[in-house]
Amino acid sequence: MTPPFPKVSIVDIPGKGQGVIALEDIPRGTLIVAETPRFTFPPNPTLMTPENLKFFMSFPGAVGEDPLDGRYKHFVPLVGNSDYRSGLFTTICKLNHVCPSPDDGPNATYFWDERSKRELLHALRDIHRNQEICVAYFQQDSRGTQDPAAYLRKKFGFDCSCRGCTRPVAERQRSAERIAAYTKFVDDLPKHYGLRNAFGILKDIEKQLLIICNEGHVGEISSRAYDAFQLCAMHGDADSARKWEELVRDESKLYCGGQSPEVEKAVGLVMNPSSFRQWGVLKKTKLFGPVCVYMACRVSFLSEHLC
Ligand SMILES: C[S@@+](CC[C@H](N)C(=O)[O-])C[C@H]1O[C@@H](n2cnc3c(N)ncnc32)[C@H](O)[C@@H]1O
Repeated sequence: MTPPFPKVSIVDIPGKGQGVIALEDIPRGTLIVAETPRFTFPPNPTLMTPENLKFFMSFPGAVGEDPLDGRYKHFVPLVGNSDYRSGLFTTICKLNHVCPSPDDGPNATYFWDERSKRELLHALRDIHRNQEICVAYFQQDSRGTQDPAAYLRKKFGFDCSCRGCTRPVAERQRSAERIAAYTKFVDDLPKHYGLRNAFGILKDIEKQLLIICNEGHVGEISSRAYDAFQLCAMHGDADSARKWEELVRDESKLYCGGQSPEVEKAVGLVMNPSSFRQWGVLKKTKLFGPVCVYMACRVSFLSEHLC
């Protein structure tokens, strides 16, 4: 049975039109909304009611754009659905965008669940009562190669007013340097296995994870947790490997759903970490499971303690 959904409301948000706020505290991991599309593309005539057309027209259209064509950009792709390419949802399409940054970042994420034929929205962080619920409209990875403001202007036709985009240049530069250092760490990581002290590598993975989460990139947790799992598995530490893989499993559920191949693989490795193909190839060592990483999703403004 589905637990009751937390209460949310669609309200006016200064400078962004409408948006969605939480009417109660919502813990990280909560399923906030599960919605069927109100309107689909290609259009389904049975859904073309006057009420739905009015809802469609409630979305902002850019000056000089065709009033209908311009509004199709607010549709969400229904990845994995063979009947329709995209849909317009009552609550989910009213969510505004936020770029990852130390002051802010998406506190929720959604995906199409083909089994239930619903779009599911999960909390990525603890969300407080009256806080706006925001998502990232595109997957901006930690490599930071894209200029998010320019991309949003071109693809979605609006000037992003999120806290990350409106920071002074020096602050944005500092973030770019941290992200570059993190990216280098990740790229070099496999070279360290077997050469450096495993305990030190694991500590560095946690430290880098905290830094990147503090830059708003909480989507990095599952990849780094998987790195940590591999390290523990290579050193034959089943307990620690299992704890890291539990984190991979739980994070993947938020982004891809409980029935996804990613989650199924993680469930298998949690049950039997020694099924990992490189199990025990390095010297047997007792390592540790995630210690501080849970803080990363909950606590903001960690950077001064870390750098
Ligand atoms: C999917 S709709 C979200 C709901 C919309 N705010 C409304 O009033 O219906 C996307 C539109 O919201 C506005 N928006 C979303 N995120 C924004 C942001 N970070 N800064 C400024 N405007 C934003 C833009 O007009 C964008 O085209």
